[in-house]
This record gives sequence, structure tokens and C-alpha cells, in this order.
Amino acid sequence: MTRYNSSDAAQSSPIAVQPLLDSMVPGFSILSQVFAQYFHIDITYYMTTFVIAMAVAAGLRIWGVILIDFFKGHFVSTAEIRFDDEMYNYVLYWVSNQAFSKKTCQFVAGTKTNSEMVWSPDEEEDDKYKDDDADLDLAEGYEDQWMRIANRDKIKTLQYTPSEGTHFFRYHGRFLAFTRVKEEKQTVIWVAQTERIYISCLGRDTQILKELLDEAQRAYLERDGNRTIIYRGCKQGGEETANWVRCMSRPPRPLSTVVLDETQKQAFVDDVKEYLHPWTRRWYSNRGIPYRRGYLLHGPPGTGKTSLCFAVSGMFGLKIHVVSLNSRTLTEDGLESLFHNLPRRCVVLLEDIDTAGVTEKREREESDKEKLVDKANGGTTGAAASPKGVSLSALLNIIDGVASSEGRILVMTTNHIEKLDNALLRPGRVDMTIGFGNADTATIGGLFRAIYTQLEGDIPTRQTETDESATEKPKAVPRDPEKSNGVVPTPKSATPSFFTENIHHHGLSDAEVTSLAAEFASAIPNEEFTPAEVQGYLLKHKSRPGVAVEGAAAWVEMLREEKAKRKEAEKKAMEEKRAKEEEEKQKNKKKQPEEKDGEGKKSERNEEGVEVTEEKGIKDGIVTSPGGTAPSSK
Ligand SMILES: Nc1ncnc2c1ncn2[C@@H]1O[C@H](COP(=O)(O)OP(=O)(O)OP(=O)(O)O)[C@@H](O)[C@H]1O
Repeated sequence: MTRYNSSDAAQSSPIAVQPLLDSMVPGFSILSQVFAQYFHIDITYYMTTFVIAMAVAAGLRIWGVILIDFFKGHFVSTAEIRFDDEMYNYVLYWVSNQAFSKKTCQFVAGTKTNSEMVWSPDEEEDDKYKDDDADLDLAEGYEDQWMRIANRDKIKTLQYTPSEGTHFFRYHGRFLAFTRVKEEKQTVIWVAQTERIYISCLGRDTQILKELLDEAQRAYLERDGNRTIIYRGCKQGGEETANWVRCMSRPPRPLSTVVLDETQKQAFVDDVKEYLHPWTRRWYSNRGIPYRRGYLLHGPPGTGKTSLCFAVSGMFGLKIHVVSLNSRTLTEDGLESLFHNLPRRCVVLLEDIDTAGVTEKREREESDKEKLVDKANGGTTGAAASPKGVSLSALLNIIDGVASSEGRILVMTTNHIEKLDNALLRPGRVDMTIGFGNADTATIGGLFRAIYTQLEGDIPTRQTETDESATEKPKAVPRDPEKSNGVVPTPKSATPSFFTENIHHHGLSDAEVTSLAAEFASAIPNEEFTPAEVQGYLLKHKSRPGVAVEGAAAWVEMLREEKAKRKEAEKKAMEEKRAKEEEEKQKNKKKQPEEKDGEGKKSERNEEGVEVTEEKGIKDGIVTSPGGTAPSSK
């Protein structure tokens, strides 16, 4: 240590250097004074050493980065996972279930692990609680029961994942690194923050990383079980192209619950089955035929088109990709990109293909005629509105063009088959057409049986009060305050538990249900109502098939009246609209001659002071030839 001598310092201190040091190290002069006064040390003597040390540190840092990059490039393997890919969800879900996620001190807590771009809401919320239903058994009375459900729904399960930065963990005996990096450039404006995930291991063998990613994918998909997964094609705010967004998964719908002519239903199922056979693809390719299959389901709303598509997808374990041509944001490019991004085997449900753009070709001829007539009558609708959405030619190209994807099953639905162009219906695009109509007697009976036949799982297997072997009913206990979010359950009442009585059980045998079904079917007129309407009525009497049969005739009358009223209202609205349009036309007609008179009446006086109306060479009411001179008024 150098002892400070103030006189020495006064002579030898590099005063000229002081301002320079001050500019480099703010507050240096104060610091040096403090050191000089209290410790008698002149720190300027150490500056050279300090500067050298800093330079070495900076150099090491740069070299460190270079060396680390070199090391990473040559001795580390890394898998990169992007936010806009479903893999992101798989990996984060897997990571959230790993021990290192639970132990780490720096973590992200959230109610979901999914990317905002490839996942949507808590679809599995109901399933999440299925093991917790025992708690509901302890409830007394419907109100207590419902309060418990409501309280439970308020609480979301929290998911923990390691936060930004690198976290090390062991996987199959190897050390791996999980790195989470926020993206500097925000590419998607509607997402708060996008990020990337990297999983790295030592060495150039990437097998361990692939194993991990595979396991993550399997773990994620296992949650789905045999559920039917539904993707919706849409364009989210800020995105340029449309994407498939997973929107929900549902338990498969049994095919038997879709009431339809058995031969038609079986033919559809057999056709799909044959198409999906592993050898069929080769058969198609050997013959140079594109491996695609298209179906058209048509009929009035609520007749079972979507239900059939859903049931068949569930039967074959296929994912459904739904896209509605009526969507306002759907463009031709968007639809094309959606079709490009389909998985190898799936069902594409193309809804509402009778939408404006697709039927435009046919409608245009008619509307052109109308417009001509309208224009002749002085109407203003002559200017054609620009066609919106997807045009017929684009749709044909997308579903059947050279570049269109293979392996998918295309199911198109429409309420107006008569509006469709023959080009769309030709074999290759539509290979099978299934018509749906109002419910006939057989369908009505089938719907009745589907609703009232007791199915496995309808009756809870838990103890009931009528169970003779039942001992004393367990007492309802207050829920864990932490779990119940501090909400205290209502006091117990003497009302029987919601779950101990089966509210949907009518106690009729299958034979009795069949007999009532026949009675019900005979009370409903053939092919007057849609299956959805019939189902809607039966759902009002879930546990009372007898009441449903008794009230059938009255319901028919009521529905007829309702429909008549609705029709009347629609007619009135239509007439009013027409009258308004007519009025508008008349107004325009009247306006036009006036406008024509006023239009271009640009008058000026000539040299002789005569007022000259330029248009049509009218000069003081005397028609002249163009360019002619009006005679002088003198
Ligand atoms: N044939 C049917 N068999 C069983 N249920 C049916 C049938 N038709 C309709 N339903 C019931 O009616 C409701 C509506 O059916 P669905 O959505 O399949 O009709 P849709 O023909 O696709 O209607 P839209 O043309 O409006 O899309 C569903 O709850 C479904 O269970």
C-alpha cells in the first residue's frame, strides 16, 4: 500500500488527467478526495492498473462470447421451439410437469401453459375436477351442491414453468438445458409477448432432444385420449394469413345418436372406411388419381349434417378442421394457406358453401338482368357490389387444384344445394351426396329412443339413499379454505343431495321406451319439423317420456302457430323493405330529370351580351348546331 503524502501529491498528481478521469468515471474526483482524506491513499496511482484490468475484463468478455458461441456451435446440440407452433404447447406442458419446474426459484406462474397463438380457453376445465366430484357428494341439497360447483370453478389450477433464462435439468441420465428467451422484435401485435424455447444437450448427437420432444408430444396428446379435436380456420388480429387454431376437444359422439336413414348412414361410413384403408392411398397413387374424397351434406338447418360429420370423425379418430366460407375475414389466400397446412389425415368441414362468392356466377346472370331493368327504370343498383370472400373458381382450385393437399376428407355442408354450381358438384370434388330433411316418423321415433334409452353411465354409481346397504350418509364438511377461496359453504339442509337422486332417471325399460317412441312418432306430423326441433322439445322433458308423449299434440299446435307468426312477420318485413325500395326508386326517378336540367347549365354572356347556355348549344332557348353562332337578339 502506498502511504499518501499530501505534498508529494500536490507535486506529482497528474492534475491534467483529473478532468479526463472524471469524464470516464463520474465522481472520480470526489472519490479520490475521500480516499486521500480518510485513508491517505492517492487512487490515481492505481489508475493504470485499474484501466489495464478493465481492458482485460472487456477483452475476456468478448473472447468469452466468441468462445461460448464456438463451443455451442461445435459441442452443443439445440432444439428451437417457436411460439406459433403447437410444439410450444407440448413442451411447456411437459416442462410444467417436471420436477425441475417445481423446484426452480425463478418461474412463471399462469393458469395455462399454452401459447395464445395455438390454443384457446380452458376446454379441459370440467375434466380437471372429475376426481374432485366426491366432494360434491357431501353436499346437501341442490343449492349447496351448486354453490360448491360455483366456488370450485372460481379457482384455477396454477401452472408453473421456469422463467426467462437458462435452467438445467436431468433427463434420462443426461444434463440438458432449458432456455426461455423473449423475442425482441414483436412479430405478432395481438400477443403481449412472444418468446422462443431452446432445449440443449452436450454433444452433437441430437437423439436425446428428439426423444424428449417426442415424449412431450405424446404426454400432451394423451390428455386428449379418444376425444375429437376441433380446429377452426381463422385469421387472428395482426396475422397476415389464416391459421388452424385448436379450439376444443370433445368426447366422440356415438354414430347411433345421429338419427338418419340407416342405409345412407352406413354407405357414408363404409365409404370413409374404405378411403382410410392403408392400401387405398397406394391404389390411388398407382392409378395417378389424387387421393382425396369429398362429401356434400345438404338440407335445412338443424337436420344433423354437422352431427354426422362429428360422429364419423370421432369414430375414426380424425381431427376436424372447420372453416366457414361465410367468415368475414376469410380470403382466397387465407383459405389456400389453410388447405396447405392440413395434416395428412383429417376431416375438413367446409361450412356454408352456398355463400355469396361461390354462388356468385349463377346469381350474377340473374342479378345482371335485374340491374339492367333497374337501370332502365332509373335505379341506382346498377353499380355491382364487388364480390366478397372466396369465389367459385378459387374454391375449385383450392379443393381440387394440382397443388391441393391429399389425404384429407372434405365434408361440405349447405342449406341450399340448388344454389351450387355443377362444377362444384362433379365427381372428384363431391363423391357422395347425402340429403338431410325434416324428421320423418322413423327419425322421430329414433330421436325419442336416443333421448330416453338409459345408457351406461347415466346412473351414477355412487351410493344412493334408496340403497338398502347404505349406512349413514357422510356429513358435509366445510371445504379446505385454501381450496374454496375462503368461501364458506351454506348451512346443510334436510333436502336430499342433488347427486343421490338421479334427476334424469325415468325408470322405464327399453321395451317401454320403444312403445312410447311409436306413440310419440304417431303424434308428430311426418316431415314437418326438423330433428333439432323435435330434440329441443324432448329435452324439455328429459326424465318424463310419458309427459313428452302426452304434450306432443299441443306442442305441434304451438310450434305451428309460432312458425305461422314468424312467417307473417317475415312477410311483413319483406313487404316493407320492398315498399321502401320502390319509394326510393320513385324518388330517384323524379330527381333525375331535374338533375339533367340543372346539370351543366353553365351560362355566360357572349361579346354581344347575350346569355349563352353551353349545353346542347342552347342559346336563349334557340337550339343551335354545335359551334354555331346564335343570331343576335337585336
Ligand atoms: N338427424 C339427427 N339425429 C340426431 N340429432 C340431430 C339430428 N339432426 C339434428 N340433431 C340435433 O340438432 C342439433 C343441431 O344439429 P346439427 O348441428 O347437426 O344440424 P345441421 O344440419 O348441421 O344444422 P346447420 O345447417 O344449421 O349447421 C344438434 O344438437 C343435434 O344433436
